[in-house]
Formats: sequence, structure tokens, C-alpha cells
Amino acid sequence: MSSCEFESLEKCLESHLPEAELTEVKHILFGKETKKLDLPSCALEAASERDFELKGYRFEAVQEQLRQPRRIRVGLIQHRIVLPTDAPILDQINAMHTRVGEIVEVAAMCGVNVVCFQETWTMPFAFCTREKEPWTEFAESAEEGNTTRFCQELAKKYNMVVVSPILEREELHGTLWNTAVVISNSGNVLGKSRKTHIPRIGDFNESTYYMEGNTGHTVFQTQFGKIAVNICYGRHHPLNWFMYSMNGAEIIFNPSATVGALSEPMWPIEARNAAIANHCFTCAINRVGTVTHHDFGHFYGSSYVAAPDGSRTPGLSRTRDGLLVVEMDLNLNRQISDKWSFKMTGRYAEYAEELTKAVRHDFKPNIMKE
Ligand SMILES: NC(=O)NCCC(=O)O
Repeated sequence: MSSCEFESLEKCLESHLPEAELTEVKHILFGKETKKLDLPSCALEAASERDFELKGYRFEAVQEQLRQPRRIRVGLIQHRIVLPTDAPILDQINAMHTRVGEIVEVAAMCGVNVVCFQETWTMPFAFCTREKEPWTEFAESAEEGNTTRFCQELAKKYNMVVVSPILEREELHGTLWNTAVVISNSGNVLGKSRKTHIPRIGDFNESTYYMEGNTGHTVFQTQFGKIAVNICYGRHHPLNWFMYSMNGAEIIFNPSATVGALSEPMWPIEARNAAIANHCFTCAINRVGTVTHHDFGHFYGSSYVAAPDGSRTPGLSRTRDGLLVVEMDLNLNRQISDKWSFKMTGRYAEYAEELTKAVRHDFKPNIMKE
């Protein structure tokens, strides 16, 4: 069996392990069990008709005396490209809108409040080719582009916050960026968050296409909680997650595009560790499919959500389009912070002082020698 035919770790364990061992293995691998969500039958039927995987899980928190639960639902969407990469650009974008639109409709049936799509969701992952044309034509204005207009309609129609990661073209200076547009459930553009770190690994030749983000570590206050977006390669940088958390993020989305041979062993760890270290929820989303115009590898999906107590949902499929619906009580963040106190015990002033010295060209490492 080739790597791109392997459906998921969870399915493999379920089909090969006896029940009792399976429970123990899952506990060790995934932490406290996430309960399955009862999803409406109309949603399950629609997902099956539209040929995508639909999974739902719930993270619980203790009922407090002074605060009401803050239960919300997030939706993570992973998908392959719809049309071949040599189809006309506008047809490719429109086909992707149609596909994601039909998945968002199901997210609405499941009561999703905040939905996030994968990195540069309207386009094939073309940066690996090194060709500029026609791929730069997929870039759009974050505020005025067709994709943002499309998402604004979805947001209003379904009363849903939409996080839409696109290739952004800023017309004024002709600059391209890798940007997540955050659209409020009112339909207004709340703002945008540009990818902080650009990969310099293998065929991820992204630095020739767009610039390092300049929007800092913005957090968006939505009706359903404070959210932030750490795009793809930023997940390898613990300080990047940390800065979103320092600005108050309760949920950090990580829309990604990454392939198996490169990053799969790291995938289940990085966003999960960020949830633990920062007392917040993290949502890791990866596309599926194989880019055929370039020998690049298989995008392995496996989108999942991690909670501050170290537990996580099972991943979506490695091969199929999918929607992961996750209910979370945001009160869990403070409950875990009170228990473990990582943020409270962090020696930030000390780190800041040492870091300020460490980034200087004349820095002398603090090493004792005999
Ligand atoms: N899109 C992107 O940044 N990919 C880089 C590879 C990775 O971070 O796994």
C-alpha cells in the first residue's frame, strides 16, 4: 500500500486492535477521550451524497459556579483541488468556491460558529513549480476580492465567522502575501493575518511568491471567542504560537499545506503541544490530494483539534475531503491554566532580556568552561 492510500492511523488501530487494548492505546495517544457529537441526520446524509467525510467531537470543561459555559463549535474543512491545474483560472476558483460552499452548508446544519479553510484554499499548491505564471493570477484583494465577497455571503447567510486563507494581492504596491482573511458573522471583514514565516525547505519555494507577513500577531475578537491564525510553517515556531496567545487568543487556527514525507511525524505533535503550552485550543488543517503537475508528494489531510489539557480529536482522513466539527467550552482554557500555570510561571521578562542580548551580532553565549 502506498502512503497516499493509507486512510488514517485511527482507522488502522480500530481495525487491528482488540477493544480493551484500543481504549488504552487511544488514551495514551490522544489523551482524555473526546466524546462523539451527535450530528443531525440531514448533515450526515448531505456529507455522504456530496462525498466528504463528516466527523464531530466534543471537549468538555467542568461546570463552574461563577461563569456560564462558553460552548462554541468550530468547523475545519480540508479538500483536494476540484479541476485540473491547467483549467482556466477562474473556473478553478469557482469550482473550489462551489465545493467549499457545499461543505459550509453542512457545517451550518451542524451548528458551526467559526469555520476555517486550508491554506491558500482557492488554488492548487503551485509554489513548488517555481513558475510565476499562471499561479500569481490566483492572488486576490483581501478586502475586495471575489473570494472574500463569496465568504462574506456565507458568513451572513449562516451567521458564521469565516477564516479564509488566500494568496493576497495588494494592488497599491503590487505585493503578494499569504493571508488569512477573517470575516465576522455579520459579514464584515474583521481583518487579516499574514503568514509570519516563509518555508525554506525542499520544494516549498514560497519566498519567491510572497513576502513575510507584517501584521504581527493579531487576535480577532469575535462573538464566539478570541481567535488567531498561525499559517502553516508558523507552526514550527513555538514563539509564534506563543505571541498569539500573549495577545489573548483562545483558539489558534493553523491552516496548512504540507506533504507526508516531509512533515507527517511532526504534524500530530506541533499544534497539540502549542495547545498545551499556551492554555488554548489549536486547530490544524491540511489539504488532501497529490499535485500532479510536479512530483511533490501527497498532502495528507489529517486535520484535528487539540485542547489545552493535552487531549485531541482523531484526525480526519489522509485522503478524503472532510469537515471536522468540534464543540469546545472555552472555559477549559482558564481551568487548565489554573491547574498547570505555564503562562503564569513563564519567566518572560528574563527571557526577553536574554533574547535581546542573544540576537545582537556581538552576543557571547553564557557558557561556563573549566
Ligand atoms: N505551506 C507551507 O508553509 N509548507 C511548508 C511545509 C511545512 O511546514 O510542513
